[in-house]
Amino acid sequence: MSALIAEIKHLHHTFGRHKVLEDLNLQIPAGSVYGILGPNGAGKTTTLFLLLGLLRLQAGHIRIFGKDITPHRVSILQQVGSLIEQPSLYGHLTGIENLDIFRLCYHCHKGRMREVLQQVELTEAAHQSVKTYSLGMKQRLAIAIALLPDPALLILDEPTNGLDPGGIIAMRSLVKTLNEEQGKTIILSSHLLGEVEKMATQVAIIRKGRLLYEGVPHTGQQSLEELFIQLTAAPLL
Ligand SMILES: Nc1ncnc2c1ncn2[C@@H]1O[C@H](COP(=O)(O)OP(=O)(O)OP(=O)(O)O)[C@@H](O)[C@H]1O
Repeated sequence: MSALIAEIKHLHHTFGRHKVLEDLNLQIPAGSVYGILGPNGAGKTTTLFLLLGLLRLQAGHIRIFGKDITPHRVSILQQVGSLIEQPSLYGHLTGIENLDIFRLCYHCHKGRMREVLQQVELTEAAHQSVKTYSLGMKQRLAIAIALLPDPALLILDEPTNGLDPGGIIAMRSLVKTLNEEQGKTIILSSHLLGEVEKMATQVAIIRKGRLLYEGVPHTGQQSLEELFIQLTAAPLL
């Protein structure tokens, strides 16, 4: 079995009386593109928030880079980049000016901005005001910011959400390049089964906070869409 970059064990989470995660177990191999799939309200974003320490752990264990997240949150999260919900960017500033603000926070050298702009293919638009960017360009700039400290792990919540077909293709190609050429492990959630099938090396299908499937996206006999429909339509035991 390949080494795990992150591991979730017996995770439970409730909002008030609403049970959102119930004994969720996930094993995320190092070097994978790991897609978390599930119907609306399945608990995907809650899982990503818990991985990022944005919600307090109520029950269960999360290990990232082999360390328990609770006592090691700060040192772990320094090596984790994320794109959660809409990117928060300064619209009146250019792409490179946005990067410069975060570069100072992350204590990166100036040359790093050129490297990340190249990685997300925004070099040509670097001096353009961000308010003129398409949503796809804004998402890619937000990923460039997340890449500044050269994280080993990237967590992306619905990175293709709201993108047009060109934006989706650019995001898919970016995820693949970051994984295959830069060696990043990427955990992403999505509703676009066809996209996840093309990008992911491993998937987890969850429903009502429970794991229904974890493994490769194609089983040989079934497409991911067929597997997803079969699992999510069946009554929960
Ligand atoms: N802060 C919160 N307070 C109360 N309930 C919440 C909160 N955040 C999420 N929930 C509820 O928890 C459940 C799981 O939400 P979550 O956002 O994790 O699901 P999801 O799988 O990401 O869904 P979607 O695909 O619709 O984004 C939903 O029923 C949601 O309404």
